[in-house]
Amino acid sequence: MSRKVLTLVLIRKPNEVLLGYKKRGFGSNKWNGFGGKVEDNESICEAAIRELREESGLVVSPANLQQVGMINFEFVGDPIILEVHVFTSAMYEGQHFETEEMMPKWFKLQDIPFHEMWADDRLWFPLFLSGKKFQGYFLFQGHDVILKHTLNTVEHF
Ligand SMILES: CNc1ncnc2c1ncn2[C@@H]1O[C@H](COP(=O)(O)OP(=O)(O)OP(=O)(O)O)[C@@H](O)[C@H]1O
Repeated sequence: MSRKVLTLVLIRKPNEVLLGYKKRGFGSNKWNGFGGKVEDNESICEAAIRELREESGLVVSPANLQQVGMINFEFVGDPIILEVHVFTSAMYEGQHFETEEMMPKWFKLQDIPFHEMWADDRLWFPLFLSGKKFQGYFLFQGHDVILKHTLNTVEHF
C-alpha cells in the first residue's frame, strides 16, 4: 500500500459554502471543495492554498486556514490510499472565477448538491458544517459505492 496526500478546501460564509464543479480528471462531473496533490517541495497547508488559488482564484492566508478533517480513502483493487486533509476558511481575498478544472459556485447550506458529490461528503459534511473536527476512513467499490466506513470526531489536529 502506498499513500497519496491530497488537500480539500471548503470556503465558508455563515449560510453558504463555495463548491467547484470538477470539469476534468479524478472526480470529474462532481461538486467538491478545491484541492489536489501535495507536491514534494511544499507543506500540506501550502498545497491547500496553492490548489485553492489555481482552481478558484481565491487567496487564503495560512493564518486563516483551519484543518477540520483527515480522511483516508481506499478503493477496492487499488493499492494507493488517498490521504485527504480537509481545511476551511471564512476569510479570503479575490473574486472566484471559472478555471479549466473547476466551475465555482456558492451554495446555501440547505441546497448542497449531495446527489452530485462524492458519496462520502453526505456523511462528513454535517460534522464540518457544525464546526466539528473529524477523522474518517472510507472503502469504495468503484466511485459510487461505500462498502464500509468509520467516522469520528477529534479534538484537534
Ligand atoms: C473518494 N472520495 C472523495 N471525497 C471527497 N473529495 C475527494 C475524494 N477523493 C478525492 N477527493 C478530492 O478530489 C480532489 C482530487 O484532486 P486531483 O484532481 O486528483 O488533484 P490535482 O489537481 O493535483 O490533479 P492533476 O494535477 O489534475 O492531476 C482533491 O481535492 C481530493 O481531496
